[in-house]
Amino acid sequence: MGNVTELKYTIITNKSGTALELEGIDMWGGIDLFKIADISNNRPLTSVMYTICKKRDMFVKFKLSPVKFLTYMMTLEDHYREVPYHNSLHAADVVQSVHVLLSSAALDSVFTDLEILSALIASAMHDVDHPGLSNQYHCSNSTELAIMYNDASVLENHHLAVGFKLMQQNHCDMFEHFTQKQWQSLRKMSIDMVLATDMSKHMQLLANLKTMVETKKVAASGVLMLDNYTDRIQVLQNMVHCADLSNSAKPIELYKKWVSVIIDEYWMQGDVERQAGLEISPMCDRHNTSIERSQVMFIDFVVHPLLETWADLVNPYAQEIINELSDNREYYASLI
Ligand SMILES: COc1ccccc1COc1cc(C2=NN(C3CCCCCC3)C(=O)C2(C)C)ccc1OC
Repeated sequence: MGNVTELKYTIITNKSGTALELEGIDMWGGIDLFKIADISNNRPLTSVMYTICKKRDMFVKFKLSPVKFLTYMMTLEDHYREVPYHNSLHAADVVQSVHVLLSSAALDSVFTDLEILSALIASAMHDVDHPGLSNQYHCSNSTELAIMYNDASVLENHHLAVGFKLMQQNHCDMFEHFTQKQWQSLRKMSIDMVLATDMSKHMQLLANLKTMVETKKVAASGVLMLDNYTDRIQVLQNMVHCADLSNSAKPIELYKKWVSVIIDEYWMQGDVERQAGLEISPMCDRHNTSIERSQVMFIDFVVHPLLETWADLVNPYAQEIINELSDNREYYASLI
């Protein structure tokens, strides 16, 4: 693990204070996380999170010690495992995607700085220590984690426990200046957002979002009006969920890289299940999965319904995302 000063130098490589590769960080699909990993000594999550929090002036707004922030982020990043998909590259991608979704004009000045920081922290920790085996695997085999969390959002509870436990480590208490109220609020919102990344909650989350679109109140300026915690957290939960499922709405060359690594991870899980004589999970059998078909089905039944509803909520500020998704769907459909 490199030291903090070395990392800060790695990130800040020109007068504007942003590494050239991170110049597109404010744009959807604007950065290539795989390249960021290469230039940051495999610190994509720390690099992206530092750059975004710096841009959003979080260090000044919340009196965050940059050294403690970087120490926590590097410790958190070290606790992501080297699995093909659910590693710190994916976490960095979700952080950056949330950063762009938060910047939608329809959400201008809607969320407080604490809500924004909570969404970024939740995104950074949302898959930490993911073992590369799904909730279904853990529950079907009553693993230690499944027993620990009673088969309920097993991985998501674990990610949160690890993410917050690490904040108690030496020199990682970056929220030392928070009031008790600020800390409790950030913790509750982060917990609510990470628990909502459990795919078993997808249909309920989407239903809530659809209801919100049908009943949404918009100010004369065009920004969304969210006047209670339930509505505010639902939008934040769906934002992180959209970012978590956004691979297929990114530029095709990036998307193809994400497909390659998710397939590696799921097929590895299928190999583990086959080896153990267990029933192989859906889409995890390398001898019986069409990559192209799995992508088209996932887009048609999961990703498009969600992103289309999100686009309705922030209309017209997510049309580019929908267009990219449709183009990518046609790419894989043409290969079937
Ligand atoms: C069911 O789709 C697939 C199966 C196996 C290989 C690929 C796919 C489609 O492509 C992706 C899928 C996911 C995910 N799928 N799921 C689960 C999987 C279990 C079944 C039903 C619930 C959804 C996830 O939790 C995540 C978000 C990690 C993430 C990126 C993908 O592509 C870049």
